[in-house]
Amino acid sequence: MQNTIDNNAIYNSLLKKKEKGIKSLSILIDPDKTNEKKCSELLNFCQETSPDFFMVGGSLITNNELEKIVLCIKNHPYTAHIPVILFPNSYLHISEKADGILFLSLISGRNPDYLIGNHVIAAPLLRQSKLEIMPTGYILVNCGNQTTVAYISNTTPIPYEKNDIAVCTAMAGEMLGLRMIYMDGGSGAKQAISEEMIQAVRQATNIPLIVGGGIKSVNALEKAYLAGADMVVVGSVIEENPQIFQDFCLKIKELNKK
Ligand SMILES: CC(C)=CCC/C(C)=C/CC/C(C)=C/CC/C(C)=C/COP(=O)(O)OP(=O)(O)O
Ligand SMILES: O=P(O)(O)OC[C@@H](O)CO
Ligand SMILES: [Mg+2]
Repeated sequence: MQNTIDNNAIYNSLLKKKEKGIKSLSILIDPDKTNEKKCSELLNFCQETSPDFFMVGGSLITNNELEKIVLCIKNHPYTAHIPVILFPNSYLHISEKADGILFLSLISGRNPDYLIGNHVIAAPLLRQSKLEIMPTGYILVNCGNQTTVAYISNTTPIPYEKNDIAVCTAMAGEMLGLRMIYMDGGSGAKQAISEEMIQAVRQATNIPLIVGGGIKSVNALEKAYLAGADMVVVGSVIEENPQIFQDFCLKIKELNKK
């Protein structure tokens, strides 16, 4: 069957949550930073409490493990029910075993390959897949260090304090018909995106807002939600300290109860 982009289950669930002010947590697993054994050890933490989504991807994937990691999540008894969303660096990183894909257009940059080029190549493959396609305006923000994603995409992230550039970029993304905005400091960012910038983008747009990069503590996670993020993505800190996984999951449950 051809993908008609009518499969909007994940996106519709995000819209419903947004209406009710319910926040989501997404754990990013980079296939370059793990293996099946490490991944399933991490997933064992999900017995008691789990994130809302898993994202799988990396700026530079140097192995062939992407699909194995997706299957590891899908075949694990504690996580089989959790949607897996691909976070692709290019048209090369597509797996039909996932549930959805962030169809990212890197709108903070001016590199045509990341604005439309990869998309043209991926479109026919995605049309034949059952993946939910989630058109997303991807905005990189300079959070103090050059990140792999900025280097690989050969784009200049928005300066940390230039909230108005972030606002206008997000507004343009929404007007172009993109369905979500993802503001990313980049994996391993020195600091998280400022609350002021998140608030400003939140106020200027109506579509779900994803925030990630440099969220290393429960406190930083809470700040991003309170500033207006609908979904927060956490990656590196969990690679370094898998124990913290549960603290993040518990924090979001607590915030959603309020
Ligand atoms: C639509 C399709 C098929 C592809 C989109 C292609 C685009 C626009 C990609 C955006 C640029 C890019 C390279 C995104 C990758 C972002 C990502 C998965 C980051 C995860 O973190 P890493 O940058 O790998 O962190 P480490 O440096 O810690 O490994
Ligand atoms: O690895 P961290 O810094 O948590 O960032 C997650 C994600 O937003 C990176 O693209
Ligand atoms: Mg990586």
